[in-house]
Amino acid sequence: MGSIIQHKLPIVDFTKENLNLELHDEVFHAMEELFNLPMSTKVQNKSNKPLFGYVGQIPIVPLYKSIGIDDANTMEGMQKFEKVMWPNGNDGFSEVILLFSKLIAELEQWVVRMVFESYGVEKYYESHLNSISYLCRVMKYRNPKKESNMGFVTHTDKNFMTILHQNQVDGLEIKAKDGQWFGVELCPSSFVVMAGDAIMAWSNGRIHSPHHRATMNGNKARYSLGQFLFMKGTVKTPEELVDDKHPLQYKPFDHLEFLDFYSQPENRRLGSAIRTYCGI
Ligand SMILES: O=C(O)CCC(=O)C(=O)O
Ligand SMILES: [Fe+2]
Repeated sequence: MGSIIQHKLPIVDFTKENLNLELHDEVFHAMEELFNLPMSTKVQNKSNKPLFGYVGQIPIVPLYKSIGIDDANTMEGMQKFEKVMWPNGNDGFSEVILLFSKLIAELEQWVVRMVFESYGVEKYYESHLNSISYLCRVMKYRNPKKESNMGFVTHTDKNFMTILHQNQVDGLEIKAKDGQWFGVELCPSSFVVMAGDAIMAWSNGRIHSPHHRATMNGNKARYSLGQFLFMKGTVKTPEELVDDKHPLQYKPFDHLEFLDFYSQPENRRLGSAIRTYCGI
């Protein structure tokens, strides 16, 4: 009888005292070997559609409600959102989200930089940084009343990288590379770093973008906050990550055009939208 591996997310400690070279190895191991670790000014896209317009198109699940804020890491982004939602202002909300979003952007940048350095492609980091854009999503899951406990259907993230935070109610489940599902248990100071389809393509398939979902199992509402990192422009696998052993798996693609592709109803149920869109 085969043994069942009980999966757990690796935890990487990002407190200041721990920011050293060894952390690179831990981050790299977690991103490549495992899947992820716990640890938006409108984008100038051709259709001029805000990012939340893309990732806000989530299959209707009765337990779930969310709102997306483009560029929540900037004062302008937050002010714009505040004006639409609360014409008389809501400084408290904007201050908290701005603070969260800025901090998370910093954490996301650390992780991405470590990944670039571990692959020896840090020369591309600066241009990567210049084409980043963020969407912050505030989510609420109510507890089910005699209905399915599915909070968020199984999916992979279509962006480059996601960072998630939650209240004290767990519910996120991730499918490991071996196909087993496992629940994520988060302590209050932890965040989940989730690889998206765009980093999977960028890394030539080395970093896996895992399927995940959210289920509601208790009787308390779950609140989560997600920050989604997108690229303005083309995502291209560095030539250093392509060789005889690792032939190119994905053609360069425009990230926002990929999101447009995915937003078409006929493409939403594809096994792997990124493979269909630009896989070789
Ligand atoms: O609420 C969560 O923990 C997960 C949400 C999620 O997967 C998403 O927004 O893409
Ligand atoms: Fe997700």
